[in-house]
Amino acid sequence: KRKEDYKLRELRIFLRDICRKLASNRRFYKFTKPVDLEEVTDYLDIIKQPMDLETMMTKVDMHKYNCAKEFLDDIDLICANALEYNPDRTSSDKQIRHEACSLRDHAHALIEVEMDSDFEIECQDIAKRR
Ligand SMILES: COC(=O)N1C[C@@H]2C[C@@H]3O[C@]2(Cc2nccnc23)C1
Repeated sequence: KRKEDYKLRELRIFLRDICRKLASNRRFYKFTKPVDLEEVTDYLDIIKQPMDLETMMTKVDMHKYNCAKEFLDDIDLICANALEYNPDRTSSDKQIRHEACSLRDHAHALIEVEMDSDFEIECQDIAKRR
């Protein structure tokens, strides 16, 4: 085990906790599981890269994230997808857009507060090398 492997294990433990907190917030319920493609039959015609919090938790376990920025890129993808698929002036579209923006801002704020900035810089250097 190299020194940087211990750093990445610490990152995984941190990201699982962030993911758990987001997924347990009832405001973000719509983003906890993949959109049901049998119910929403045109989803993949519009959204080319679906993402959700359960998939992100699996990606943590699969060592897919080498720094918090890569994790936040997937959070931003969840948000962008919701804004793109739900663009209308209807109250339901407005509500899911508001929830998506809230998820994005909450995730960034949570990581900002809980993450040591030097640790993220070290992780981003590891990410560049891989
Ligand atoms: C992240 O979630 C979403 O972007 N959506 C869009 C879909 C449209 C609407 O709400 C969603 C699920 C759904 N299922 C059945 C019928 N209509 C809907 C959730």
